[in-house]
Amino acid sequence: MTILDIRDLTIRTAGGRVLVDGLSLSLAPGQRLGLIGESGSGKSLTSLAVLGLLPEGMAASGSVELAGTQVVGASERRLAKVRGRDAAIVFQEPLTALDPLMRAGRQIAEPLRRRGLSGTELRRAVLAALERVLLPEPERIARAFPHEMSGGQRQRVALAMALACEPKLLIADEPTTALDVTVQAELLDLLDALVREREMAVLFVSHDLAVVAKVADRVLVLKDGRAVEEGDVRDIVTAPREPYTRALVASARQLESALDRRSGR
Ligand SMILES: Nc1ncnc2c1ncn2[C@@H]1O[C@H](COP(=O)(O)OP(=O)(O)OP(=O)(O)O)[C@@H](O)[C@H]1O
Repeated sequence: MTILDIRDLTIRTAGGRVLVDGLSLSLAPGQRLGLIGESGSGKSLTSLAVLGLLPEGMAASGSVELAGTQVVGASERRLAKVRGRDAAIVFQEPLTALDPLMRAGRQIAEPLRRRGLSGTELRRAVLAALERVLLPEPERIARAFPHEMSGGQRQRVALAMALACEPKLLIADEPTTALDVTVQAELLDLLDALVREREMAVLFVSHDLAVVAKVADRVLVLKDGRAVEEGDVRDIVTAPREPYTRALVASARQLESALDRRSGR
């Protein structure tokens, strides 16, 4: 069974410039795929295309099948059914997903309400969602506005929102890049535990191989909108075949050894 099956996905601007070129990938329940590549390689556009969220004027062709629904060319009505239930997304900047003028609790309640929860049941489900992402004082956080929380807390709230409807696929687009290193490590551990518990499939987008290696089992390397290499995360890290992947691995190693040297001082 596959949750996500992308065949020959091509994304073009209105002017005809090809930004993602003939990409294919698939994900089964519980599988975690890291999508890696430098800035501008097409990672974010690919993840947005999975939910039919491409920016105005951009067109996708090929096939994106999400839990049996063809996303390419689907109507907004159809896409609304798929979003949240079949796949949910967490962005690099939690404020992209959070409404600055709405308390956290109400934002988490929104997708749950659409699923038919109300009253006490809804309130309980909101607090449970906040507890699940290990936020201390869930009642206080539920009443807080986004600006009253730290970056790490905001990202946990965004994660709680994404997981509220128990999606089959979680798309995480650089979810920890904006956080400091300690908070980043905590969030990656949390993500790991939550998706493991639910056998959720994960598409993890990052430019950082070290981060991807913590979360993903497989890696697909994108360069200029094309897949240049795909494989088991260990194989890619220990024996990259393509020159571009070798360069990514080498720069990750350089960073690691530089940090080791610093901590050894
Ligand atoms: N709204 C847009 N209009 C025009 N071009 C865009 C738009 N969004 C992205 N692009 C272009 O599409 C290409 C791929 O962008 P994308 O955001 O998918 O890259 P990325 O690999 O996710 O990079 P980053 O890590 O910087 O987010 C880039 O050349 C980018 O300039």
